[in-house]
Amino acid sequence: MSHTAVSLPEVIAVLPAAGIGSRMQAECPKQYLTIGGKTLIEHSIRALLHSSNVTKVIVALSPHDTQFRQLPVASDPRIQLVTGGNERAESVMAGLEAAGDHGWVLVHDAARPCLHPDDLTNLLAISAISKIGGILAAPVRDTMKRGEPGAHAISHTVDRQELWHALTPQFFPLELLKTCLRRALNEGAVVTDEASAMEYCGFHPMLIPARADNIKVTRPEDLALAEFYLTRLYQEENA
Ligand SMILES: Nc1ccn([C@@H]2O[C@H](COP(=O)(O)OP(=O)(O)OP(=O)(O)O)[C@@H](O)[C@H]2O)c(=O)n1
Ligand SMILES: C[C@](O)(CO)[C@H](O)COP(=O)(O)O
Repeated sequence: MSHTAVSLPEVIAVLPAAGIGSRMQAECPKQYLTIGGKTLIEHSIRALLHSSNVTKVIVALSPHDTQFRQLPVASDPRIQLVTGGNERAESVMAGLEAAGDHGWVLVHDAARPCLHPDDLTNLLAISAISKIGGILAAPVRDTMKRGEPGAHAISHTVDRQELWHALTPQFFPLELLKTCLRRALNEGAVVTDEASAMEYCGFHPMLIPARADNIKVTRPEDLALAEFYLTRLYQEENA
């Protein structure tokens, strides 16, 4: 998407960071693992605040979190803290409830440190053309198989033509997202990302094609990959 002539809005961001990272099997919640001397959460916050359009980041922390307040970024006046919930969607809801009166909100996982500034710019630009919002997403590359329930065998090949990986940030009008997420949570819908809540309420958010290197650090092997991508990103910025 070309955004040369589009003026980007001032926005706030919510950063869900209250998870325990069970799949990472680390000694601490994965957002506090370090790459290049900085925690993943610091890299993720930096990626957002790198854009002058992002004026505030509301960080949802576990009630048991002892680490965030010890980080240098905790004293940045653009950071606001809230207590997250048992599920990611509840943590996001806590952030949205604390957000006050704003037009649009970005929601970005603390565990996605490799967000490229061009992708963020492309996403922010949709506020000029959409009233619903959208998400960064990467087209599925591999041949996709549906397994037989309960068996390690293929049921059939799934058409990958219109299949996408949902990434973050996801970007929506604040009040609309709040309404949809609240309804989805109240009605027990499965909401693994913000777009699911919007879909639950009948909306069709935009898919903004984005870089596949915006990975979510989820399993142990992802950390080395994130280190590689982050190093490349910082080299690009300093070139
Ligand atoms: N109750 C929760 C659960 C998750 N998250 C956040 O949501 C993001 C994406 O979730 P995921 O990768 O699933 O993180 P975890 O829940 O920590 O990981 P796992 O599922 O392996 O335990 C992470 O930044 C995580 O901290 C959150 O704010 N509140
Ligand atoms: C929001 C998300 O990062 C989109 O890919 C993801 O859905 C959250 O984590 P999970 O791995 O689905 O639990």
